[in-house]
Amino acid sequence: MLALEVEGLVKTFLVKRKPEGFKASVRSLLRPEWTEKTAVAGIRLKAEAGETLAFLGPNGAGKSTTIKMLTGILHPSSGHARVLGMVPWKERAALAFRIGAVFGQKSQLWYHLPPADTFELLSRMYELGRADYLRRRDELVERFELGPYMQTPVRKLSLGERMRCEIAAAFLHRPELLFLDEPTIGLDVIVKRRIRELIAERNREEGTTVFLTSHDPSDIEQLCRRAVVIHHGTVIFDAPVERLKREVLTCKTVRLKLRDGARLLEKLPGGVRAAEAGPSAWRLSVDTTTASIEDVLAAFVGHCAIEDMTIEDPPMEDVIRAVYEGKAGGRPAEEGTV
Ligand SMILES: Nc1ncnc2c1ncn2[C@@H]1O[C@H](COP(=O)(O)OP(=O)(O)OP(=O)(O)O)[C@@H](O)[C@H]1O
Repeated sequence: MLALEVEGLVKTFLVKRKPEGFKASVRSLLRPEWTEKTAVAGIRLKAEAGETLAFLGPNGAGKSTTIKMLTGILHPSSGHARVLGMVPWKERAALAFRIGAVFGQKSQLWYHLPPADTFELLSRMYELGRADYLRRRDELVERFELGPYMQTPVRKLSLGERMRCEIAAAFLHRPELLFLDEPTIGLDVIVKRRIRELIAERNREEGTTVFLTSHDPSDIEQLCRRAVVIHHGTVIFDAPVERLKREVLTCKTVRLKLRDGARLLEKLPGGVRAAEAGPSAWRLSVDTTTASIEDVLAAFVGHCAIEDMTIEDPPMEDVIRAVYEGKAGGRPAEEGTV
């Protein structure tokens, strides 16, 4: 069954042109000039129920605008979309009962209320039966470990605590499809991992379709099976995440802080390049197709004492640039998607 079916979706905005110079600015106050800005330029996409899909693109590529159209918040300028068989901008209220949305930059919880109260309100909005609601709430509180926070006003929760509550709240009415727009933004590594695990668990156990945008390659690697990359409002890559990993996410940055570190390593393992090499800190670029993180550690351990180490993925912008430059051979948009 298809959860999503999108064909030729376009969204243009009218934007006021800002002229230069004082006189021109005053004139534009009286007679503003408008230009058309294309945010989404004909997206074509299909997703099966139960898929975990990463929807990627550089800043301004049109991801959020697409999500807003698919959740019925925005009307498209042209094109078609069906979400769970419904046209989102025409059947927004009915669709709201069957989808969930989490926006990392915007809280869905009432800021001054404790999550327990928001959960209550949501249960009424989604018209959940009392016994069913209580069972579901308790299950989510247990799985998301929300017990200690349920009675604390949201404004007093840390970002990580709040995000766990946000995501649990989005699952309250058992949505068939969950849109997640940057759900791990600003969180530390441990909280990010926990959040990914919880979303993956709901996908596994309840078959929830996941549609995720993120600038964090680890979100995609650990949570999604399929990656769709858009650029300038159109799909330029659509393939399993495995392929993205094999062909694009092949470079890791390892930072090492050394305790004594007086001696410099003379020879690095093949596939490892020193981007920075100082007496107390090294930044290494590791090509994971030819070297492993263990190779890096083996080269340093016994040579100098390691005080701290971090491993980073390439920035999403680099991943997308590689896709754009044709390093990865995903299916082009015209050939279909699933
Ligand atoms: N209401 C609006 N009015 C005018 N232009 C808009 C509006 N909303 C979005 N845009 C423009 O449309 C383009 C796509 O924006 P969108 O927010 O969808 O990108 P995005 O891929 O989500 O970016 P980011 O990763 O930075 O969140 C951008 O150039 C943006 O400035």
